[in-house]
Amino acid sequence: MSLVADFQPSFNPNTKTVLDRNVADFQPSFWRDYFVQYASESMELDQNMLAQIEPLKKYVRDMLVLKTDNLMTKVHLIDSIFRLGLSYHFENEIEEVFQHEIHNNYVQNGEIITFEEDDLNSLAVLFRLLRQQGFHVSPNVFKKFKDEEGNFSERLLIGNVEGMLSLYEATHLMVHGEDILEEALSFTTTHLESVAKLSHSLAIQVKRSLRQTVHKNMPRLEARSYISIYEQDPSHNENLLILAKLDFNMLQRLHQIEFGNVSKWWKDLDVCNKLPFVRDRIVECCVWGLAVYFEPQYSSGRVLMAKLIMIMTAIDDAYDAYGTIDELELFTEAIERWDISCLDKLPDYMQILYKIFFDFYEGIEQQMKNDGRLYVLKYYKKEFKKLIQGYITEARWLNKKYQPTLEEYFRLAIESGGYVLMTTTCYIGMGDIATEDIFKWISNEPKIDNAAMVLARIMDDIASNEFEHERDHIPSFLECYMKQYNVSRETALQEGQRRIYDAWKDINNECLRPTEVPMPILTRIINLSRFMDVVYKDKDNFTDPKGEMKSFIKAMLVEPVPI
Ligand SMILES: CC(C)=CCC/C(C)=C/CC/C(C)=C/COP(=O)(O)OP(=O)(O)O
Repeated sequence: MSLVADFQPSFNPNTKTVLDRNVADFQPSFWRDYFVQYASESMELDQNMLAQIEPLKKYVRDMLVLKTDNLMTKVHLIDSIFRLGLSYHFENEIEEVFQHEIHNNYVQNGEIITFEEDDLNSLAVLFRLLRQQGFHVSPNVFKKFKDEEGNFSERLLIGNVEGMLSLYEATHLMVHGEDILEEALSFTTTHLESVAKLSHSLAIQVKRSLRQTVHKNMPRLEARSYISIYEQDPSHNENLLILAKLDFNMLQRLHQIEFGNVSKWWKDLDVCNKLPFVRDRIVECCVWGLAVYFEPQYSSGRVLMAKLIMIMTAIDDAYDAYGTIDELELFTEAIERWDISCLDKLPDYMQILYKIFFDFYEGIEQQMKNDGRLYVLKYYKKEFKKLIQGYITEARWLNKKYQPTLEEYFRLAIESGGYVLMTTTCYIGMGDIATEDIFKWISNEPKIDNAAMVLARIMDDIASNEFEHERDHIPSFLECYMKQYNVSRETALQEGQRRIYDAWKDINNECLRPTEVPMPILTRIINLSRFMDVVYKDKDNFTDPKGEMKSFIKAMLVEPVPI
């Protein structure tokens, strides 16, 4: 069903008629106004829950600071704290343990030492946590699990599913040139795939990991699924488990209200009726924001991100499909001028879009005035203009049926992907921790953001390639690669997957100490890539409202964890 049939705006007589337009047949929203019910509720965290949570937090903090002879127990405790989504409560204590206990005891000149027992599970968890905390430890420690021929030893590993699983998880923190981790990934994948066909509880965990690794998972989804795994572990700590459940539900309540407020903003704008060519994905945009930061202190950042992504999506749909080239040139000019008086020169439907874009900007401006951070505005404007320049170049290419080279395609993809705009906005939502130096840094397109962009671009191109073939669209990565190297689609796909894999290595590398900027700043970029890994792995689950995204939203936003 085409959505355009319902749309009857008044057009300038010299523009194309509705029937001439290149439209995408997007499905309606699955969630419609579901979250609006939460819009009027108080944003205050539930006092009753907070009162239950505080003593449990103290209990966990005491465990963390307690000096122990069995440091490995603490390593596993910290792993559980991370996976249960609780580490944001204990950042200082965890850093302290890493610096003064774990690193001092286990690492010398970058090598993991004093690890006498061949406990692969513990070793791999330790390695993953050290890497995740930014310590550049060598993976050579895994050599002891190889045989005389230099291959991973089937004799030592096959029966040790837990160890193989932890090793598999650890390999996802690899950086370039780590052959031993490449071999470990290949070995563990092969053997775990056989285990996944079985039905015991560890096999279920294996299946889950093969589908979604810890490192690349969205933090809220990881917490939700690990709470169930942890609960079934007979050695679990009951207080830690209760804390995780209460904390998850308390934050879920806050997230529901934010989703409600953003959904209400969208409903009041009435875009679905006024601009039916736009993908109505406001709830999915909220998930994107939630993926970037879930902690309570970033509540306004999440709202900002969700609205920005919805605005980017709406404008993308105009440039990719609905707008005629002349209208798009006008819109581009209006964005360049950044002036509400440009409205009169735009066709009616673009006036609606421009007004939404402009009101959103004015909201940021007002907030930044209040916060004394007006300097962020020039970065925001610059990146928004760059995005629109990227969109119009794509539209011109499409209009002229221009076939870009792979290099031209990537140069443009960095602009039209809007990653610097997304990260800039995400830092606006972080408050004072994002100083002007951070905005300068991100506007210079650091390697980590470029890697995240390449990853997102290729994943999106692969995921949405078939859908985009149903209408005119500029050539994607796959088409550019096939044409430039005269290769099959299969070869281009493999190359795309290789580049995504390499982009993760770049991202991991940029998070090793000493980092260019503080870790909370880098975490947002990793989280954007995690969103891509979860949502775009097999297909575009952002655009498809009934795919896996539906179950992610249910798990994170609809169903509380049973206490
Ligand atoms: C590439 C990517 C996921 C960028 C993230 C930046 C971002 C949040 C953009 C919002 C609009 C959006 C979902 C574009 C992808 O749409 P599409 O699938 O129609 O892709 P296209 O129009 O760029 O080809």
